[in-house]
Amino acid sequence: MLAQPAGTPVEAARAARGGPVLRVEGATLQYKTHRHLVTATYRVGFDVFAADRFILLGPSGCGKSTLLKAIAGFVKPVEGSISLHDRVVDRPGPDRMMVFQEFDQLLPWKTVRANVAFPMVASRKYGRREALERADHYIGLVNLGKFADTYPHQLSGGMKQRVAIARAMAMEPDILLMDEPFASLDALTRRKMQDELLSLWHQVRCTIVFVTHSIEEAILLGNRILVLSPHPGRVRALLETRRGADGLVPSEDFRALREEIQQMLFGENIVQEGAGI
Ligand SMILES: Nc1ncnc2c1ncn2[C@@H]1O[C@H](COP(=O)(O)OP(=O)(O)OP(=O)(O)O)[C@@H](O)[C@H]1O
Repeated sequence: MLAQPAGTPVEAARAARGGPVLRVEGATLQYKTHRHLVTATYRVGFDVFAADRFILLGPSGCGKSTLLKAIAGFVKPVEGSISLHDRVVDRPGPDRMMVFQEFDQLLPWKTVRANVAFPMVASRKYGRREALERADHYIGLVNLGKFADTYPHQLSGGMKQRVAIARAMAMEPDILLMDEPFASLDALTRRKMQDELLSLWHQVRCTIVFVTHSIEEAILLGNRILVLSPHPGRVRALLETRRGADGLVPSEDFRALREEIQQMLFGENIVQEGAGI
């Protein structure tokens, strides 16, 4: 079997090692405008464990970004709850760092080193000297050592995303929230960044929640994939990827899992339109 539903022995073993880092329980998330009430997700629940690369996957508008914003503490559930290490999330905090899709998330007037050090100093998690040392370490991990003294406008899109990732990881947050960080990159750079993220994760073993609407990206990066239904997002399935000794999903398994998820998300359309996969 390629994908394992929640509640498997793997899950049980993980739970036995300790409780979840993040628990989302029956979370309904809404936006109220003066004219409309938009339900982004409906009673969504899942657990994220230490060192998970947990993927939120679903079609556009199913509430993936809203879920991430709620975990970050920017949106409060109208029903259900979100807790980090058993503490209810009710505001943003340095224990949750976010990386966005946009290239303009860096401070343009600061160098790469100063950008990476900034949250460590601003949050008072580290003194200035230690923050700069840590910044250099993480800049090295994302292979930008030679660019520590340059400014964001001197970097390519992929390099800016690497800086944003280094900045978030350097804070050693309980959880790293990534909202389609590679979606604005060209296909080749995106593929390279996915490999780099995996290799970074093997060095750092941080806990990641990663939003994408790309099935391939989800399988490539995630060890667990939460598939959400179209708007409003509900949990359709929680799948686990099985990896070989090289850390990759074998190509046969990859294809089969991709089909399984495609059926889950678009099965009815495929039958109606007679379209191939
Ligand atoms: N600030 C907002 N005010 C009102 N409605 C919003 C707001 N932000 C998002 N929505 C709505 O909430 C729903 C979920 O949006 P969200 O951005 O979370 O989806 P998504 O799955 O991340 O989509 P995409 O993949 O296109 O980014 C959509 O119907 C969207 O229009």
